[in-house]
Amino acid sequence: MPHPLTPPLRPRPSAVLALRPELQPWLFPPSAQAQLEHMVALFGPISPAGASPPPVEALQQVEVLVGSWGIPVLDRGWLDAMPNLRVVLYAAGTVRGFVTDEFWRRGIQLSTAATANAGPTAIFAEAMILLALKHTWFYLREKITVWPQLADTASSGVHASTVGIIGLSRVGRHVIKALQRHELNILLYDPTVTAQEADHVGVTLCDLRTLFATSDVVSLHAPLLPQTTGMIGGKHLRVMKPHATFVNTARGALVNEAEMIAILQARPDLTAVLDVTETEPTPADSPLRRLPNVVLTPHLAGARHRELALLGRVVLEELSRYLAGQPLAWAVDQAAAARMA
Ligand SMILES: NC(=O)C1=CN([C@@H]2O[C@H](COP(=O)(O)OP(=O)(O)OC[C@H]3O[C@@H](n4cnc5c(N)ncnc54)[C@H](O)[C@@H]3O)[C@@H](O)[C@H]2O)C=CC1
Ligand SMILES: O=C(O)C(=O)CO
Repeated sequence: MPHPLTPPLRPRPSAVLALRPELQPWLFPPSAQAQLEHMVALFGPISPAGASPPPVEALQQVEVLVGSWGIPVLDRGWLDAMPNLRVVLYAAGTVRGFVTDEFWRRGIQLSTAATANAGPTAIFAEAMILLALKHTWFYLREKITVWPQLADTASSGVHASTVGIIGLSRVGRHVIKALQRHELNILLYDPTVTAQEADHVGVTLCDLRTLFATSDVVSLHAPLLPQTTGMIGGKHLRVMKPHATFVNTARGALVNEAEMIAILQARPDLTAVLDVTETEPTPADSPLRRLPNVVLTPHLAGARHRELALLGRVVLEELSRYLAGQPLAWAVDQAAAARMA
């Protein structure tokens, strides 16, 4: 699909791509690359760590920095090298890994494609949740090919089930919306959300313990912040219903992994579907790799391959706005960035 670009309204600025080289054709497929090159002069890529940066004279001209995974940390050194930098357009999600206090002090604008990245992440989470509600993970691991008389797995099924969502984040909102197409109950834990907001979204706000104790599936969508690190532990997982499933497509460090492993060992009826773990890739000697009731995927929920063009499109649309002197649609300021995943 061609990217919806408007022609530049003023002379093109210099831009630099700070991308892992292998991402470039996916983020900006050939049709989009031609448009991008029409609008900006490309130097780069800067990255990954250790690769040689563009020539100093080129960096001095840079007004627009297009980044994605692999962008360098924008510390004083990089910022001094790009004195004309006015805007960073980030073709990925979380920005906290590369913005610094010095970055904010310089008044540079920042825009992120986190909202576009939430779509693919939520599709994956929804799929994992629905499969869990049908007890698919259990049947797969037991290699059960004859439909059992279901007295033993009475909670199975999507209709009238209860799903607990942790975090009314970008991803969490998408997942809730997708699940609302089905007739099921949705509980929400999010300390930043009022009962009124929850009502508006069509979910029931509750505390974490109630959410774990009453949900058939719990899906984690909170941001990793100092205050959320290790927020899920044994005391939550222990009270899960028989045959319940815990899905984590957010961040491994939100969960106390040692406590989770202990509960999964003690409760073989539970399933954990983990797209993320504390250390990635999940270490070869991690019990998570051996536990039969753990489904591991390699951090693939977010935009990958063809889906990356969704993020590239956001960057190109933002670039058009910037060149036209319009406000960025997906700008984040320092306060918003601190609350982000
Ligand atoms: N597996 C993957 O490939 C991907 C994973 N992610 C992860 O998914 C998660 C959600 O990402 P986004 O939707 O962009 O997050 P976000 O930046 O939208 O999250 C912020 C929101 O989280 C909620 N929140 C804040 N504190 C909370 C708490 N203590 N408990 C529960 N909720 C709280 C608030 O509603 C806040 O507005 C993050 O952990 C992110 O790193 C995101 C994209 C891809
Ligand atoms: O960008 C992110 O936050 C991811 O987890 C990778 O898609």
